[in-house]
Amino acid sequence: MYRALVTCHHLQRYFEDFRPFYEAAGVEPILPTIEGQQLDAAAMREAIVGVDAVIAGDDEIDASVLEAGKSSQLKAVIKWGIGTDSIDKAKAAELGIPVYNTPGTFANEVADLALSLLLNVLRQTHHMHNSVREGGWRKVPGRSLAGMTAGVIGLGSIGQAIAKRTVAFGMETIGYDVREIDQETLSALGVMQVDLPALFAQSDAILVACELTPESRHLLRDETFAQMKEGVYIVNVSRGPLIHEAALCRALESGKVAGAGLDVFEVEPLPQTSALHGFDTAVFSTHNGSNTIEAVARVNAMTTDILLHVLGLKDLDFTPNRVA
Ligand SMILES: NC(=O)c1ccc[n+]([C@@H]2O[C@H](COP(=O)([O-])OP(=O)(O)OC[C@H]3O[C@@H](n4cnc5c(N)ncnc54)[C@H](O)[C@@H]3O)[C@@H](O)[C@H]2O)c1
Ligand SMILES: O=C(O)[C@H](O)COP(=O)(O)O
Repeated sequence: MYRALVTCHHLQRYFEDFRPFYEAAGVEPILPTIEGQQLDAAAMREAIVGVDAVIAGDDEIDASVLEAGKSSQLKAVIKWGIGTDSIDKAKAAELGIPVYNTPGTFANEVADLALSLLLNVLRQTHHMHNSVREGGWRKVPGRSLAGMTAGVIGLGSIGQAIAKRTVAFGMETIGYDVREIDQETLSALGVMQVDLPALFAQSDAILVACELTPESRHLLRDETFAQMKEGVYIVNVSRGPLIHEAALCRALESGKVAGAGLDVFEVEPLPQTSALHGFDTAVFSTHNGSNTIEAVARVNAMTTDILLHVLGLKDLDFTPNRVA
């Protein structure tokens, strides 16, 4: 009998739909209680002992967790989703523990949320909503998207899905990525790839969609906000630490940044003490880009399939993406 640890909150929520597949394959699921939707390294170190594989969310899988898994019976880590910044991939490779993720599986959904945040920030719909709820009828002046320049940072699957949408909304769209995107892809999207200083100088709205790495940490900070247009709008659907939040607060305070739509934060859940709460031109969501019924069902099935495959219990008609 194999044992599978499921810490991903999406799969936990719908686990009863999947339990028969685990039972039929002879896999005992372990479902620890998730507080705050992710486990820290100490909780992971404890949970990982005696399991053959894990389907993880954004839980902290550092070297100590992988060591604990390796000295027990851990055979694979499967990340439900895309970003693997919370997994020590170098350590996993050193220990010979394969790490898989599910790239591209919900790029459209995350891009939808990015545009929803941008539209909410530009039209300040939260203020109108609150006003109606309070019996008022407040008319809030907004800004027009069409004619603005959108700058997309990170032209991977989410960045490209965002660019499709900003182009469709009539925004001139430019993008930056550390890798060169082929001309055919850029032409099909209607996007010009530029360097970072050009993106900062030209964009009316900057949408952050790149991977979090040591190099991209605090990509938006005092020094780079200074290079942006006065009154720029910022949207982040990637990872909180890409933006230095204290610097963003300074830029919101000075008016350099006219509004921000944030799905992700340096600390999640966003603490009540965060200075970000002081800005009513900021709109927040709850690290929730992938959370549609359709996307969650799709990725729950896919990660379960990968799990059964790595345990040698199921053939797949696709090649799982291995990142370490
Ligand atoms: N908010 C959410 O719910 C949610 C959901 C899924 C993914 N994400 C985050 O979004 C990120 C992007 O997802 P994706 O599917 O587009 O991944 P992807 O791997 O397809 O694309 C990431 C892109 O970032 C680029 N990149 C890496 N370092 C960079 C840098 N320093 N500057 C500019 N570009 C850089 C890569 O070259 C790549 O093109 C993930 O890494 C994850 O952290 C968030
Ligand atoms: O990198 C990812 O895929 C997302 O951050 C997943 O986030 P979620 O588990 O909250 O959907």
